[in-house]
Amino acid sequence: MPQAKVFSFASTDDVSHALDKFLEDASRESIARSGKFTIAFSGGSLPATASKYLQHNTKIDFTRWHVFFADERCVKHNDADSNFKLVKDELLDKLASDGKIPANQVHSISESLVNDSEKAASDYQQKIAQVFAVIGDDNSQSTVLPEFDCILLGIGPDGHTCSLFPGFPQLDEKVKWVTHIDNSPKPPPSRITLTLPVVNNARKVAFVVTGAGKRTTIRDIVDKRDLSLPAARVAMSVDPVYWFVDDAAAQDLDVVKPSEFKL
Ligand SMILES: O=C(O)[C@H](O)[C@@H](O)[C@H](O)[C@H](O)COP(=O)(O)O
Repeated sequence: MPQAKVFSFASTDDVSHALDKFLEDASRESIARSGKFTIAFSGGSLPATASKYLQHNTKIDFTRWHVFFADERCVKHNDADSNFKLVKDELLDKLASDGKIPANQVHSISESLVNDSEKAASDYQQKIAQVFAVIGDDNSQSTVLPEFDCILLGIGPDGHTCSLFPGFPQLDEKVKWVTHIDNSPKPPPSRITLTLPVVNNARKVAFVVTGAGKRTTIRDIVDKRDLSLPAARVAMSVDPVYWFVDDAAAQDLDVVKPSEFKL
């Protein structure tokens, strides 16, 4: 199983620049192959870091993009805690008008279900199934896992990713594509999240991590492969897991230097 491929850069700005190139290439390849690009965003600092150059990219056909959320808080879309709001503010609303992603290709949590995280999770799973066209003839859900073209992940200091936290049962979910949590150690407490089988079935996964606060966590994930940490359980069957990090976060790692940056 291919290992991690870590690209470390002097600044967050350089991380954003490299990620823009990575997503441009991934988008072009997916659109050529399938006519669309399916991408899932995490919340936290990731959308701002991912968007800085991406929002100005004129080589990407964003009208072919389908945007999902690797995890989402069970709050209304205009709530400050909403990852949908975060990605909308940081990226979607900043795209040039002729490159806007059609609203029906941005797949957010159903607002009517934010008070029932379990229903919100199964509803979101149906939304994913509709786009990945894995609904069976009898409208049953196929067991074929959706294959996202790209999933962008962050990590918490505790090694969580999406809303999969160390020692929590959601980490061991093997059947559901989307599950729920109501006691998240990271507020707010109620969330939905992609499960590991879906994350690990993606064509590409990229962690985006900056800041010295994550240096020991990244070392424990990438070098020590401490499987008690959810992010360490993200592993691809074909591509390596990509890490786009700044030097502050990667100072304890043996990393690929920018001069060698190529995909
Ligand atoms: O909705 C969320 O809270 C995120 O998806 C979460 O998994 C995030 O990616 C990490 O907590 C890192 O957050 P920072 O990048 O802000 O440290």
